[in-house]
Amino acid sequence: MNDPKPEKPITMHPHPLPPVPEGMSKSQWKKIWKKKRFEETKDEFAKVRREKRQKAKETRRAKIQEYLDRGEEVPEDLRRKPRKNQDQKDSGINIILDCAFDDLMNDKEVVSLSTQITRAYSHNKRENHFAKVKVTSFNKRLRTRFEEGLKDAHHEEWKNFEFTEDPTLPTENTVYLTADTDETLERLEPGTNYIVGGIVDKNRHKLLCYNKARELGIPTKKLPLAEFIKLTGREVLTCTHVIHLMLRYFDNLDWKEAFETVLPQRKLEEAEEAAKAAAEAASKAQSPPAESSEASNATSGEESQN
Ligand SMILES: C[S@@+](CC[C@H](N)C(=O)[O-])C[C@H]1O[C@@H](n2cnc3c(N)ncnc32)[C@H](O)[C@@H]1O
Repeated sequence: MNDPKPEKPITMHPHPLPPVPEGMSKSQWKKIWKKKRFEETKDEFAKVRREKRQKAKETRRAKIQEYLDRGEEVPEDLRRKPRKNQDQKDSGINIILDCAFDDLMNDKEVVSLSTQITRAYSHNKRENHFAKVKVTSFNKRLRTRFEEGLKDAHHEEWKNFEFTEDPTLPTENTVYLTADTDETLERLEPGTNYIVGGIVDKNRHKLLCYNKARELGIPTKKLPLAEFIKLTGREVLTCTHVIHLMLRYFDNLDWKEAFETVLPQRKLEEAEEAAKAAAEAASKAQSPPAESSEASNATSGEESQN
C-alpha cells in the first residue's frame, strides 16, 4: 500500500508529446518521453523542494521565537524530536524487510518503497526503542534507486540497518506479518524475527506474503487493529507504518496507544465517529421503550440488522 498521506507532488508543467518515432508504439514513446522529461527537470524540482523546506523551517523558527519572546512554553507540535534519540533501548526484536517483489512493482512503486525504507530508518533512529533491521533481496531497481537517486543517504552506513542481496529468510522464531491472515499478533516478543513484506502494490497482489510464508512454513500474524480501533478503510498498512507501530509498541507494551499515536489522524477520526455511532445505537437499543410497542418493534428490527 502506498503511504496514506504522501507529500503533495510538485506537478510538472504540461508538455506536449512530440510525434511518435517510427516503429514505436505510442505507449512505449510516452514512457521514454516521460523519463527524459524527468531527467531534464529533476534538478529544477529538487531546487523547488529545497526552497519549500527552507521556507517551512523559517516559518517554524519564527513561530517558536514568538513563544519564547512572550516567555511562554513552546507547544509540543512545534518542538521537533531530535534526529537521533540518545536514550534508545534495544527492543530485542529483529525486523526483516523482505524485498523480493521488485518484479511486481512499477517504477513509481519502487521509488515509494525506497522512501518508506528511509522513513523506517528515521523512526528506528528516533523512537525510544530500536530494532535490528535487515533488508533482504536488496537488488534490482530498489538497489539502483539507493545507489543513484538516494546515494546521499549513505544507506550502507546506517546504524542497526543491514542491506543484503541474499533472499534467504529465517524460519526459526519467525513470524511473517500480513493483513491477510486470521491469526492476530497479540504481543511482540524479544528474540523473534518479524518479517514485513517489502512491497508497494495497493494490494493488487492479495495473499502474496501469506502464500510465501506458508510455502516457507513460517507462521503468519496480523496486527491487532480490529481489537483496538475501527478502521473504515483497508487494514493493509504501509511497511513504514508497520515498522513504526512495532517500535512504538515498546513504549508501554500497548498496541492501542501505538495505533493512536502513529496512524494518520484522518483514519482515527473516522474510527472514532464509527465507535460513537455504534455506542449510541447500542444505548438506544438498551433504553426502555418510551412510546408505543410499535416503536419498540422498530428498534428491535434495527438491532437485528446490525
Ligand atoms: C503494503 S503491504 C503489502 C501487501 C501485500 N499484498 C501482501 O501480500 O502483504 C506491506 C507489508 O506490511 C505488512 N502489513 C501491512 N498491513 C498489515 C497488517 N494489518 N498486519 C500485519 N502486517 C501488515 C505486511 O508485512 C505487508 O506485506
